[in-house]
Amino acid sequence: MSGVTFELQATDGRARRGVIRTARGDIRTPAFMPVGTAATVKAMMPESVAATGADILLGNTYHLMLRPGAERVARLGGLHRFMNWDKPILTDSGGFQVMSLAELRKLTEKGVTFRSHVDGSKHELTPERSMEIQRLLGSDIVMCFDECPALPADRKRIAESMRLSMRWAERSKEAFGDRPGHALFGIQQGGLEPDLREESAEALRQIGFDGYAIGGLAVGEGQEAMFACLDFAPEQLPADRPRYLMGVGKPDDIVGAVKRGVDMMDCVLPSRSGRTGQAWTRRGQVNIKNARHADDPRPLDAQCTCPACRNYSRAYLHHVFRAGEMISGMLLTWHNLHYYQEIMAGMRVAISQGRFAAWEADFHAMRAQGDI
Ligand SMILES: Nc1nc2c(CCNCC3CCCCC3)c3[nH]c(NCCc4ccccc4)nc3cc2c(=O)[nH]1
Ligand SMILES: [Zn+2]
Repeated sequence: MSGVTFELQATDGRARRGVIRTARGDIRTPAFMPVGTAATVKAMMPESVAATGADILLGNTYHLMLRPGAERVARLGGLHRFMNWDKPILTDSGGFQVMSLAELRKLTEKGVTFRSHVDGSKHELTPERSMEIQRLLGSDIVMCFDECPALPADRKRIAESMRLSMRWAERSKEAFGDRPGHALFGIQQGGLEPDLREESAEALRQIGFDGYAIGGLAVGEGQEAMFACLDFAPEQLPADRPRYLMGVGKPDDIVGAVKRGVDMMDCVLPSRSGRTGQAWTRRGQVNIKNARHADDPRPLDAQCTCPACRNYSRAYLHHVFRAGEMISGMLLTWHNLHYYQEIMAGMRVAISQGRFAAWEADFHAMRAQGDI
């Protein structure tokens, strides 16, 4: 840990509670990290994101290199200053976004060339350039430049892709250099194959990182296959470092991942679905645009303490969504992010009290009640 430390505080079964200490502040784990794609968590002021309980948010190498440009963000004082967020920021390395967003991609041993989905301009991402961009942004936790194979893929393709990512991890570490107070995380690949994931974990351990991500999941394999992989992958990674599961997920995915030893997660779901009227609550999902809410004076969730639930009725939320008012996305995003942080806080306390199993049972029982 180059000035960034991870303190394991409690375990309950395979679930862990801890804290990652960085120069810009502590991250309580298990942690959920809201996504701030283009230097903003969409529909949220930074103060509101902090009010939900988030200790860290995600920035995005791919989007910010295209617009406004990494060098420009650096000239303006870095991403924290630029977006008025002074807590930790983790940035993904851009590889995953290039493969899912850019056009005309060309993948070689050196890296990836592609055309911007913004204006069609040509760009190249390599391990070296990704490290430079994340340094220019001022990221506190930097991700290795990796390749995440699209599924379904045969074992040979998954093995070749994983080995490329391990060579890129070596180059990423070399290019990252020594940045006190900043961390570099490696990313495990290997699809759903225990032996390939073990090979990847061993390669990353040899190189040595401040934290280890579980990549290559939440790419269409489904919850059952993901959990089956999480039944072995976290323990393949060093126990004394944070384990970050990338791109996950729905509330029950998150609980199942923490149960299996994951410490950190990120997902666009709570913010993206909030903007479409999809609310995640302790009793399950509510689509506020459904006509049945038009006259409902009750709050979205009477037990929730977020501004949307404290100050507004379902009828109001239904109205502003149907009318396309900006406040609609703001309120539901705030609720969803607040609810996600409430789940994380609940699990942190439960793990410390040795009652994770009871907390998990309660979590699932509440969702089965229906009629929300
Ligand atoms: N390097 C890297 N990143 C991955 C990501 C991006 C994580 N979020 C970054 C974040 C940065 C800022 C902009 C947004 C993204 C993944 N996301 C998912 N599933 C998402 C599945 C999903 C879930 C809900 C909605 C859409 C897609 N699997 C992932 C695997 C990898 C991986 O192996 N390597
Ligand atoms: Zn709420």
